[in-house]
Amino acid sequence: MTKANLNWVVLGPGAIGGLIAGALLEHGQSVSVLPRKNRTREINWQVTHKQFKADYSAPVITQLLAENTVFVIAVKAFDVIQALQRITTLRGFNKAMPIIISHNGMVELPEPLKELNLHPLVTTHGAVRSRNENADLCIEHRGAGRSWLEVDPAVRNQPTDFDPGLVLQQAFPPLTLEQDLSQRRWLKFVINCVINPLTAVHQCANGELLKGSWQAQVYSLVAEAVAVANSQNVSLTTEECYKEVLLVAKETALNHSSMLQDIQQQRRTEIQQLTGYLINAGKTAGVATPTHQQLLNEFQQRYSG
Ligand SMILES: NC(=O)C1=CN([C@@H]2O[C@H](COP(=O)(O)OP(=O)(O)OC[C@H]3O[C@@H](n4cnc5c(N)ncnc54)[C@H](OP(=O)(O)O)[C@@H]3O)[C@@H](O)[C@H]2O)C=CC1
Ligand SMILES: CC(C)(CO)C(=O)C(=O)O
Repeated sequence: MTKANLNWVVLGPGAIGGLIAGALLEHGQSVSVLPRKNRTREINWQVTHKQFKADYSAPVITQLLAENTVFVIAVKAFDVIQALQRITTLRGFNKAMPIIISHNGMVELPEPLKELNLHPLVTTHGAVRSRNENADLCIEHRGAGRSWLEVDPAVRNQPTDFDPGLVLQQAFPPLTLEQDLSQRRWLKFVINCVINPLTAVHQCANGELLKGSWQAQVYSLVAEAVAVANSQNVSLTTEECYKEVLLVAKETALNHSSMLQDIQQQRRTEIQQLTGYLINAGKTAGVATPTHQQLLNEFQQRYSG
């Protein structure tokens, strides 16, 4: 079997999904897409990164899924359950098919969906989507980040050339394969609970948060979020998370966070799956989160919800 024998189906695709789908095509993979509405036979999209510009096209999946299908789902947290339910209804779907899933925020999955072959992907890439007359989707890759993918232990111990994790690692670097991503997911959650609502409320690019005037609030948000993580037996420290927040803000300095993009384009935001989830988890565990509550209040005053 060669690398091209994997059949990738990218659900969406949006900013992150389109970036990954383009990278897989560059790597010679077979890619189909599953948009929310199947209005056309194919989707055309464009990715720009600094001077680099590439046009891509992939068919919309309509036929029976091939046995060696690998899904990539990169949707907003509030769309995750519906997206997973949708792929389970596709003709030829079986529960062993790997599903690489990337989203910010925390989502409680119903029991049947937990049985799927899910591989969480955490990414700090920054991408903005729009559309123009030449392409259904234009993705500006504003921040080249890093990614981590949860894989089965066998893949790490006995890698093979046609393993989806390894193919993605080559196609979409830098990507680290890990056996248990729970700590990494919490770290990313902390980062998003700080960068996303702050940049949304203050309508600024991520890099603005590097300025000295923000540091007291940023540090306080990190410390409270880490206290909640610790209450869930996730061992993170405030110092390491604070450093990571600043590193991600630097790496994606020109990017508008996905939450700010949602505000700008009048779309639903992930505030409830981020700050809302954190405050509730804190309440349940008896951990106070006043700085996040204050930020949520500002967010709600400004955007009424
Ligand atoms: N953009 C960024 O820089 C980053 C984003 N993230 C996170 O990654 C996740 C994805 O973000 P992003 O790529 O920006 O989001 P986008 O909104 O750009 O992309 C999501 C796409 O999935 C589509 N979609 C949603 N539900 C379905 C469904 N059931 N069937 C088919 N298509 C569906 C959406 O359609 P529609 O347009 O109709 O809603 C949209 O096209 C989010 O959790 C985000 O917070 C993480 C790191 C950086
Ligand atoms: C990494 C970061 C902060 C990039 O903007 C992101 O995850 C987001 O915008 O949702």
